[in-house]
Amino acid sequence: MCPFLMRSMKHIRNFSIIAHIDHGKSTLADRIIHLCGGLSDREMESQVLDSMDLERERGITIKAQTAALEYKARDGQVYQLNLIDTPGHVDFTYEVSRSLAACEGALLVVDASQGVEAQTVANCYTAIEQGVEVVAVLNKIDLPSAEPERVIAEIEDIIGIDAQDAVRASAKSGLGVEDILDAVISRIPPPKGNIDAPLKALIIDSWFDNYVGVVMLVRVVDGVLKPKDKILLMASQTTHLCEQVGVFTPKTKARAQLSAGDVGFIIAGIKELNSAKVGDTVTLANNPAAEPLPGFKEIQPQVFAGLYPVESHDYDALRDALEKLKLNDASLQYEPETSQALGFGFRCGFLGLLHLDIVQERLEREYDMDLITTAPTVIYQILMKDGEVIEIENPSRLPDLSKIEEIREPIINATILVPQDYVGAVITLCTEKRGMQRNMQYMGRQVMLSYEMPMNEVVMDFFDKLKSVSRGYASLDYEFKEFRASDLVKLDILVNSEKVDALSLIVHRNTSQRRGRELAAKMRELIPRQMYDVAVQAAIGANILARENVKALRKNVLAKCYGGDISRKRKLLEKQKAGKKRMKQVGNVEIPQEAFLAILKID
Ligand SMILES: Nc1nc2c(ncn2[C@@H]2O[C@H](COP(=O)(O)OP(=O)(O)OP(=O)(O)O)[C@@H](O)[C@H]2O)c(=O)[nH]1
Repeated sequence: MCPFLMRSMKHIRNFSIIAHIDHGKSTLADRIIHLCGGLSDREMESQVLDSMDLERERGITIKAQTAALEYKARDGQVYQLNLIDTPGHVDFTYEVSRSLAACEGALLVVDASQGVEAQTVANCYTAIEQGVEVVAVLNKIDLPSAEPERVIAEIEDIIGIDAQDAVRASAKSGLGVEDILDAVISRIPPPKGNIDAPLKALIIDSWFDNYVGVVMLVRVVDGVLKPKDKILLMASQTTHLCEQVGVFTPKTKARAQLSAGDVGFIIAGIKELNSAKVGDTVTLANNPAAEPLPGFKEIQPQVFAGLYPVESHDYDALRDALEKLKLNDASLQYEPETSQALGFGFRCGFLGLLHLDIVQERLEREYDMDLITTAPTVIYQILMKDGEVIEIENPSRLPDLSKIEEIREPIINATILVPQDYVGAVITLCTEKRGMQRNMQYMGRQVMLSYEMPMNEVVMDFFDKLKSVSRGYASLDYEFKEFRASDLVKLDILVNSEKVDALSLIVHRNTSQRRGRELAAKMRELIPRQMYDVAVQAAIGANILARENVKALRKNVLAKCYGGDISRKRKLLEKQKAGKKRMKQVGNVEIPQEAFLAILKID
């Protein structure tokens, strides 16, 4: 065994940063990279780890990335610190567990002015489950509102880990960042692994690069990998020639080899993201490992929506754009779908509402698509009278009721952390959303509520409402529990007596009357007046629940512009044209994008 490599493994630390959204994870990652000289001042853009434009704008981290850094510790020794970035939003919790599988330790960053929130708890539990050493960091200690003592007590009460030696820091000013790195070195163990054993490397992320093809981010567990080695991907059973290995600093830097304990990238001329799946094990073709590493379970989309081009001739362009997005986003699913109302489009599956938003925005921005998006929905399980069980992700596909034995909806376990003052309002909201309380625990200033809730109520607008009834203080984490039978009905919307399939919804019978009435009223507001009267009806089967009229337009838009102010006229016409972009002609009625999402706008 090579003594140099043995020694170097002792000097490696693989760690992630986990936090609730906005507690300062990216800012701290930047600080650490800066301190270790990964980038010069000039190269140091704000938040280098959030590489996508969109991420920077929204300030959230979507794709896990990594940086291999060199750090001279106070003991004078040089360590290699591999920082693996993780996303903080509830939609991407799963990616957190993937990143943690590559680490021996995690920094749990908690905003010292806010305290413990739902994803602090969820991410910390994920880390503990994976056997990762957790080092608590109290961030934003520079803020006058920071209350480190209270937050330490919260970490101990709510999460149940020892936080007396939590590092106090400010990612913004840089205060305490060296203390954090010293804690990484002294408290997180170096990787274990056998450099002489056959190669075993876990793919923790993979993405498609236009120039080099698929890039695999791996954690090498055993053995050594060099360029020109022939690699075998154990799950897909494909072999490839390793062209290049290296690390991100966060710039790409080629290396002569990757060995046990390292986190780095492999490029092997792979063209299909599908053959380099996250969770697969990379080994050597001529000296393969006996068994693959335990992988990850494949992630299933939870939220579905139809995406349709406004102009039907853009269908092919939309398919190409989805194909390209999918190259870098394995969790995005789509399949062609036709709607009587909207024509040809795609049914897409997402991890959650934020994921949907991001995909939609990227399609519009990066691929210049004009889209109509239907209201998000969940998967329903249908038990047919003949005993067959089918799953539908589009309410309009619900089979004939006379053939259905029961409809089952997905139920989630929701954990909400909220300051005491807002508990009442949050409980009222959860009850309204058909939640069943399972637990309620007072923990210092905060209350932890556990609810079982139908997921379709949560995908509607729960998150926004939760934030508004708690003035932004409540935080939410949830996971799928089971499918459960419920008294559900399909609510249809008819426009001029024609059922518009893209507007159908599945709702609980108890709320169906009210929702039908409110939805029809909302549609009346949203559908612009046309040349003739438009009737909007809400119905369950043949039973009409509500009817609203959009009165015919009498005036023309230019009528207001008396006189000859041509620029004003042009402005009005342009405004009208822009408004038109996101309209879909359904029969002889023009329906705007907002009307397809009207269900999200009613109380
Ligand atoms: N005052 C102060 N502000 C900070 C500190 N660290 C981060 N912030 C600010 O807090 C906000 C959120 O920081 P981010 O680093 O983007 O948070 P994050 O946890 O990475 O958020 P996501 O990437 O969305 O998960 C930003 O406006 C930062 O400037 C700090 O130590 N002190």
